[in-house]
Formats: sequence, C-alpha cells, structure tokens
Amino acid sequence: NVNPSKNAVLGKFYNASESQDTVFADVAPLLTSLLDGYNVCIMAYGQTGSGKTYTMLGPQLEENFAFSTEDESELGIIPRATQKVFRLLVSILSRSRSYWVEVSVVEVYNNEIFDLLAKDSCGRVFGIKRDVVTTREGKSDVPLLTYETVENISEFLHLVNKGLQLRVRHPTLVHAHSSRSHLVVTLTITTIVSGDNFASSPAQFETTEKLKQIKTRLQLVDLAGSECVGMSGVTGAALRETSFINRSLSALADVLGAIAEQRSHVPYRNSKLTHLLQDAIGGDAKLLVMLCISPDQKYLAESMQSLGFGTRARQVQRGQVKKKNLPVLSKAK
Ligand SMILES: Nc1ncnc2c1ncn2[C@@H]1O[C@H](COP(=O)(O)OP(=O)(O)OP(=O)(O)O)[C@@H](O)[C@H]1O
Repeated sequence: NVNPSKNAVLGKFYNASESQDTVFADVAPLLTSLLDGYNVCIMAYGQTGSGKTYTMLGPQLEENFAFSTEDESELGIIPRATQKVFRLLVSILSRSRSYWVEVSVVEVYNNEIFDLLAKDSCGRVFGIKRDVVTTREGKSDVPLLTYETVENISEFLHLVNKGLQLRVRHPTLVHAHSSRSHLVVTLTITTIVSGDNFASSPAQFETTEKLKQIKTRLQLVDLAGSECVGMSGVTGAALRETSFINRSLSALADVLGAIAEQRSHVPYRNSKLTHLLQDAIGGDAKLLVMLCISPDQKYLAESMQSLGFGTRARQVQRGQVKKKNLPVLSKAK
C-alpha cells in the first residue's frame, strides 16, 4: 500500500505487463547525456527472480543462458541502450572518424572479479580473474581488463552473449535460472576533440594539431538478487554464493548511506562490487537505479527491503555532476 504521491522515493512505476518499449522510453533521454560528456550508470536492483535480468537484457535462452535477440520487442535496457548510443553517434558524427566504442563485460562472483571477454590462446572466451585497484587520480580501474572495439549493435550483441554464457547461474526454489553474480557491461566511448579551439568541420577537426581524447562511460549493471535463504532453500556452494551476494548488496547500501549522509569516509573497499562501481556511485556519473519488485505478497519483506535501498539511492546528493568538455558534440546538436 505505497502511495506514490506521498513517497518521494518512487520515481515511476511500471507493472509487469508494461512493455520493454515503455520502460526504455523513460531511460533513453539519459543516454544523450553521454554525448554531452557525462558518465552514466544504469543498474537493476531487487530480490532474486523479480525481473532484473529481464529488465536489463531481456528473456534468456534455456539452453545457454544467453539472451534471446529474436524478438526485438522483448530486448531489455542493455541492448536497447547500446543501439541508441550507436544511433546517436552516427547521427551526430557520421562523417568524421572521431570516435570509437569499446566494450568490457565483467562479473563479480563470490567477491572476485572475472573478465568475461578474456580469450585463451585458441581465441575462446573464458572468465579470467582480475583485480580492481585505485589509480593515483583516485579512480577505480581493472588492470588488464579486455576491451573489445565494436562498430555496431550486432557486434555488441554477439560479444555480450558470448560473455554471458560464462556467467554463473544456479537453480533455487525461488528462481530456476538465478544469476549468482553481478554483471557489469561497460561501453567506453572515446571521442577525439581539439585542445583549445574546436575546428568546425570534420576535415578541419582531423587536421588540427592539438587533438585530445575524451572518454565517457556507460555502465550497465544487472545485480545478483538479494535473497532470503529460508525462501530460496539453498545449501552448500549456493549458500556460500548467497552470503557473498547479500554481503556485497549491503556494502552497496552502506556506500549509498555514507554518501547520502555526507560522511568523510565512504567504505567503497568493503566489497569488490562497490570498489568496481566507485566512480559510478560516488564519482561523476549520472546514476539511475531500476528497482524490481515482486507483486507476490509472500515477498513483502524483500520488497520493503528493496524500496529501502531505493530510498537510500534517492537520498544521495552529489552536487553538480561533472561534465567533460565535448565541444564537437554540443556544436553538432
Ligand atoms: N516484465 C516481465 N515480463 C515477462 N517476463 C518477465 C518479466 N519480468 C521477469 N520475467 C520473467 O521472470 C523470470 C525471472 O526474471 P529474471 O531472470 O529477470 O529475474 P532476476 O531478478 O534477474 O533473478 P535473479 O536475481 O535470481 O537472477 C524470467 O523467466 C523472466 O523472463
């Protein structure tokens, strides 16, 4: 019985029958911010089985857990957002070769980071373990992470689907194909701009001497589901996974709480997930949290917990989000 008009946390509701089109129509405007020089992060949070993967990727194939690309109307935010980014880039920069897009796919499983695009000597992808570090500039970074350049949406879908087949899943009583890891798909857009004076045509732009690269990042996150062990009935290895999932999600909530309360210390390093997402949560990104809530009354406690997380996210005030100077893009608009 939540009254939206009285509850500041609730941005917008979608019921289960609402189409992926409707949801994406509200997300899409945020993506133009990327081309204005902002970093953007979109993450789905909610209890296990509540629809995070469906919202972020779309329906999954039974045989290999990749997501189905056959029915475009079912595609979720990750493929749609990427398509939109390509469309925006092509429409704005079609005649110049002044940008490129790279993709990385990472899962955080049992508090370890795995690079899902790393290849073995035969070119097969396998999930190699990586670390997350803080750079001298105070940013989080994953050394040796694989970045693949993609030129269009089909290359992107192919790549992400390959990585997804490595993602860890485990059946539970609540969800037969429960994701046991957090998935972070990152698109890095590198744009070449001139240092002092922007040259107004692409030709001039390419010949100018003071060129510099500006990178903006779109991070798309499908979090593993928060889970009540009594309900999901997990034991053994799955129970250990659940404990890591729940701990990392509380670490995420703690970080949001610390930022919201403007504490001097923000505990990013309490989990690999928060360390990895440090720049998106507390840095200069525009952050959108999609809360997935089960309509079933028996999950009321989990739903209230998810709404609590949303409340914290909503309370985060980070002041003016920093913008990178991308004159080429603002002029072209
Ligand atoms: N709005 C929706 N319309 C149709 N099917 C949906 C919708 N939301 C979820 N589903 C279906 O419900 C099931 C569970 O959804 P999903 O896999 O997205 O849950 P999840 O929150 O990612 O779970 P977990 O955290 O355990 O991985 C899937 O079969 C999915 O296709």
